[in-house]
Formats: sequence, structure tokens, C-alpha cells
Amino acid sequence: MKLSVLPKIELHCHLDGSLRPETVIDIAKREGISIPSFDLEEIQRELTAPIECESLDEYLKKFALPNLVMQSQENLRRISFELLEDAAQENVKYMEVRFAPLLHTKKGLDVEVIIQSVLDGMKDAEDQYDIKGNLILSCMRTMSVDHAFEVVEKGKKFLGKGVVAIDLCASEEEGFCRIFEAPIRLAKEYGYRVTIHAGETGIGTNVLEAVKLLGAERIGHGVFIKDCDEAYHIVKEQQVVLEMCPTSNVQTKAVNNFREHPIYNFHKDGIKVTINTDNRTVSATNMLNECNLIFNEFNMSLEDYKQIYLNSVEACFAELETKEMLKKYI
Ligand SMILES: O=c1[nH]cnc2c1ncn2[C@H]1C[C@H](O)[C@@H](CO)O1
Ligand SMILES: [Zn+2]
Repeated sequence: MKLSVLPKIELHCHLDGSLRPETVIDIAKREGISIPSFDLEEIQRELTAPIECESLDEYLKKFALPNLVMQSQENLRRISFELLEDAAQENVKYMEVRFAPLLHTKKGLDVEVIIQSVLDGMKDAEDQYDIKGNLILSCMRTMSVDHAFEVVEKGKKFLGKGVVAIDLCASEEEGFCRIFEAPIRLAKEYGYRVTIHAGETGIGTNVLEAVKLLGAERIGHGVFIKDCDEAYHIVKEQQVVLEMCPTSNVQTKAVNNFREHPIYNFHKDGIKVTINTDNRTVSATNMLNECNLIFNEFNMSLEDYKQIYLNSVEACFAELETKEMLKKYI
């Protein structure tokens, strides 16, 4: 099966994990930002987490470098444009980009300006390529609940204008959902859709709580429902969609290798899975690579591909018109 020609949808991709190394070097040179090297291979290595990473926390260290060049309107716009440009080359027709606006205030940018800059970059790419994008605002679990409220409030005016959902990300502790119940509830009231990173580091109960306490419609990763019957059951019964990211899951040691990835068993058991990159640069991957890895590993068919593509269509936070358009591609 030639996956490269098939239409693709990506629902889980972090902006700050998906920068072109060339762009990091170019911005750093022009703005006099100190980075470890100006050598392309060296920077590529600095931006990419090793496949034999120790843990999610080690993986997350790779986000410090890109953050240095993501502190101006112009750079945020450029980086967002380039991400959609790269995705369009892989036949990605629709993409939900996520990022944490509060990470980009280090040089004094206003949170609304930060969000608008990313939306502008995505729009630039939409005008030029056959791709459509929406934006998910991530709240860092390492920051306070007040910070999560700030993201929800400041992002509110962009609902219906490119921002579609709220997310919780970063290091995963047991029971984090209970801490962030209030801001996520408010986000829902405002009209944000909800996707939550959970079950990425061995704690299946976090998925259960993300669904029950936070009303998550989608789960980022969700690998560890495999070890938690209650979480597995609720995800299956309520058709909560899993945004799975195979390479990232191997890197963070959620699974030991691709063969052990539960995506195929979940899919065969009727759980709604989707395939995503998580981070194109930090995981040194793209949509074609993730699809190839999984389809080769599990000998999956075109029918499987269509089902997973349609899962992404159903689960995406786009308007009906976009969903109809996406269905026509397959
Ligand atoms: O896979 C992930 N799990 C939890 N947090 C993540 C993952 N990939 C990226 N992040 C964090 C690091 C980024 O700085 C932040 C916002 O995109 O999201
Ligand atoms: Zn993620």
C-alpha cells in the first residue's frame, strides 16, 4: 500500500516540537540568540530526542531550545506557516496544531498577540496550500491553575476564529485532572472542545479521570488504558478518541518498541484510534513515517487506513463543512 499518496489528517502536533532546524539557526543568527551551534546536523541532534530516551520528562527537555526562537510575532507566524507547509507536502489535508501560549511571553509578547500570530501563520499556509488548520491551546500542568484560567480567558475571543479546543500537557502526575477541573469546566462553558494528554506514563486512571472529571472527548496518547480496565472500558463505551503517536511513545518509554504498541489491538477491538506525530522535530518524524511504521509493523490494510482516517474526520474539532470535505478525499 502506497501511503504517501493517501490523504492524511493530523490531530496531535505540537508547534514547538515541530520547528525546522534551518529556521532555528536562521532566526538565532539574525537575532543574535545564543544556541549551542550553527551547524545543521548539530542543531538537528539538539532538537531531537533520542529513541532510547529515559522518560517523558527527558523527552520534554528538548523543548527549551525551540522556545528561544519563538518569542516574537514574526517568528511565531513563520514557524506556524512552515509547519503547515511541511504537512501539506505529506498530503495532510487537515491539521490541529497545539501549543502553550504562556511559553511565548518571555520577551514581553501579549498572550492574545501570541495566539493571533500563530493563527496568522496557519492562515498564510491555508492560502497557499491544500490544507486547513485549527488551533488547540495547551495549558501546562507544570504551571498553576490560575495560569490555566488565563489561557482559557485570553483564548476565548479566538473561538470560532481558528481556536477550537483546550488541552493539558507536560509532565504527567497521577491525579492531575482533579487539580484542573475548574478551568477546564469554564473552557467547556465558553465553547472550547476538550482533549487531554493522559495515560502516557503508566497511569491509566488519569484517562478515566480525564473523561469523567474533565469531559475529555479525545485523549492525547492514552496508551496505558491497556493496563486499566475501567479506563479501557469508558474509552471504548463512550468512543473517546485516542490521539496516538507511535514514535513519541517509544521515545518516552510508554512502550518498549513499535511491536508492543497497543494501537493495533485497540483498533481491532473497536476503540477509535488516530495516528499522529506528536512532535515532528523532537520525534524526527512526519505523518507518512508514523503511518508507515504502524502499517508495516501490523500488516494493516487499506480498509484499516480508511477506518482510522474516518476516525480522525469524526473526531476533529472542525466545522461540519470541513468534515464533509475531508470525507470526500478518501
Ligand atoms: O507528548 C507530550 N506529552 C506531554 N507534553 C508534551 C508532549 N509533547 C510536547 N509536550 C509539551 C512540551 C511543549 O512545550 C508543550 C506545548 O506544546 O507541550
Ligand atoms: Zn503531545
